[in-house]
Amino acid sequence: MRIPFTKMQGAGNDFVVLDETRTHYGLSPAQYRFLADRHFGVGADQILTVRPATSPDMDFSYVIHNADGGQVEHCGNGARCFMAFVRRQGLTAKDQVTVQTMNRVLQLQRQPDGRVTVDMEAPDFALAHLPFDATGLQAESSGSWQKWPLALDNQGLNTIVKVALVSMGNPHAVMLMDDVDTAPVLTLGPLVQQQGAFPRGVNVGFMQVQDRSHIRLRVYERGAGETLACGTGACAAVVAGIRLGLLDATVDVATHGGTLTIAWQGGSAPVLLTGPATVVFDGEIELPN
Ligand SMILES: N[C@@H](CCC[C@H](N)C(=O)O)C(=O)O
Repeated sequence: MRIPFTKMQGAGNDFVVLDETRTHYGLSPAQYRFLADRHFGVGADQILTVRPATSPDMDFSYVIHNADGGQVEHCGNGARCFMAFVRRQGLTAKDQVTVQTMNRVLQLQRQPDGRVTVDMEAPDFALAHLPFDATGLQAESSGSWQKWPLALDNQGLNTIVKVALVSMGNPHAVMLMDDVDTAPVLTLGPLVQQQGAFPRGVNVGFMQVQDRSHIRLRVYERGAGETLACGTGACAAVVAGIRLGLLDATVDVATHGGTLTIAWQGGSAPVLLTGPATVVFDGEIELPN
């Protein structure tokens, strides 16, 4: 099967975007993995699929697959690219679009400067929703929140890390670092991700607080490894920093791929994510069966 696609990126988090509003390709996990493969396919951290709305109050449905072929709940940088894609393809002329994800309803707003703001809904702190199994673990209170000590078996060495937990519709564990440049993202990231307390895995954020409105962030993503930026990861890190008493309500997040702006007024207020969304190229590719 030969399919058209668009390659996009948002702050360096890159995507293959598929239009299934008219044709449903019915791709298998192996075919999603092929599209994401940087040597044999197109190359991407995630595959985003635009599908028709499933109810009259939505404009579209939004389906996300990680590079490993697994379907996931949410992708913040992807949501901005989704907005830029549906306008560019002529699927809508609206500046504000409502999309249904696996577990959330997102409002996407195009800004006059071309950036996109995503209303990500409120963060969810229920451990069962992450999900996180706290059996046998004792939380430490810090600010208005808790940090969870996790024991990691690191090549026979028992390492303890402290993580703040938040769901943005997908699961995040956030650690504080003095310097993200030297943070052990590639060693600790997979260890935290595979920790038994996270039965469905987790995205692992490494946050350096510069001042009350600026952080630096690296994220080891579930199903994709370290990416140049993670939108939901940026939201989770800022929410964690605010709850820990370290950050103000609007924060610029510097990632290896660019800057994202996150705003959250606390409580049940939605988290707003603003950043770029860029088309790289269009193409067609023959998929293996
Ligand atoms: N890059 C994304 C997050 C994609 C999903 C994530 N890897 C997961 O498995 O939850 C973003 O910008 O939010």
